[in-house]
Amino acid sequence: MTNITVFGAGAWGCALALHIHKTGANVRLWARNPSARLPSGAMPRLRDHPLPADITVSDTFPVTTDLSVVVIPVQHLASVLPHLPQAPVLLCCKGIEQTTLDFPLEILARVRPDLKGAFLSGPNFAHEIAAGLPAAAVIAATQHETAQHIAEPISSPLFRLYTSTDCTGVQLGGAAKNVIAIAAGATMGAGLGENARAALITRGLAETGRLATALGGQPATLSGLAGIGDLLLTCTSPASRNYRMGLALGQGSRKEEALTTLPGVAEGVTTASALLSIARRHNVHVPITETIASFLSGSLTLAQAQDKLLSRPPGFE
Ligand SMILES: NC(=O)c1ccc[n+]([C@@H]2O[C@H](COP(=O)([O-])OP(=O)(O)OC[C@H]3O[C@@H](n4cnc5c(N)ncnc54)[C@H](O)[C@@H]3O)[C@@H](O)[C@H]2O)c1
Ligand SMILES: O=P(O)(O)OC[C@H](O)CO
Repeated sequence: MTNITVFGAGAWGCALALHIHKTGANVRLWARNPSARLPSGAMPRLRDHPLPADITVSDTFPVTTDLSVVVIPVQHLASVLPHLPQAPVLLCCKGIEQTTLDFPLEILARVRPDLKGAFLSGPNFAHEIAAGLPAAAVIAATQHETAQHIAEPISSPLFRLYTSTDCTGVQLGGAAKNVIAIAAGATMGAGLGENARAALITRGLAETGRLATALGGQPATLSGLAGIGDLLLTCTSPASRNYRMGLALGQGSRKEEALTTLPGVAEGVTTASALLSIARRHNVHVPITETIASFLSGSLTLAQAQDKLLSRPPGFE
């Protein structure tokens, strides 16, 4: 039997542990604080799916495993990686490290160059995966064999795992969709309507495509699960923490206030400024990301953010 350890017992870590357990693997769950996982109020629908008794939950790092599935928010990823055993790693967090502007696979290469890594992304709400509802995602690795090797034991007819070698495009898609979801939520919260949100999602995809090209990724990846797939899900559903964050801001809440009512992490809040820095470094124009980063930092009000986007001259599509 394959031994798989899931590191991180938040919403996504618990859902992945449940799914992987159903594939027949022997699952261990590493939790920073085993008694405090899924704090009250977090993901109520996930609470309907308790972990089976044979999933061991512990705060002790295992010495061996066949696969490490790492589900720690991006800003804390580097602090957990040094403790991983020698085994391939599947990174499942979506964002960019603020201090270094590294994507998850770059963080792994920096902190644990001895470990093979892959990255999981796609339109996946934790509570639906926990409920065993059908879904699909993509696993990206530099070597296709690595992506296939990691996908094989955790893929199932209900969680279809496609593979890719475009690590840049898949990681960028996963990071950028959270920023665009904050913008989409703010658009709806401010009462600007569904036409405006659809335009914003489309132009958000366009700026992410420009950035993907500049970073050496493939724009076609953004037509896939990690691009438009995740944008569609995250920018249209109040089940998304990033969308809900935007919704609250659009309705006039302050950032700190909105953050305290969220059930879990909204990676887009820290990703916005990091994504903007990367875009500036590569001379790529990203008006939506720039506006959201300024809005989140407090240098633009909601009305100014709206004016800034609406006053841009429409160009050739
Ligand atoms: N929830 C989803 O539906 C979903 C789906 C796909 C991807 N993701 C991604 O997965 C990642 C985790 O999201 P989540 O929903 O599980 O978040 P969450 O807020 O529910 O849980 C985060 C977990 O990380 C742990 N953690 C935080 N700081 C830590 C540290 N310094 N050391 C060790 N552990 C720490 C917390 O204790 C908690 O268990 C994010 O990058 C998110 O974008 C989430
Ligand atoms: O709740 P969010 O906004 O972090 O989104 C969760 C997943 O990334 C959706 O694919």
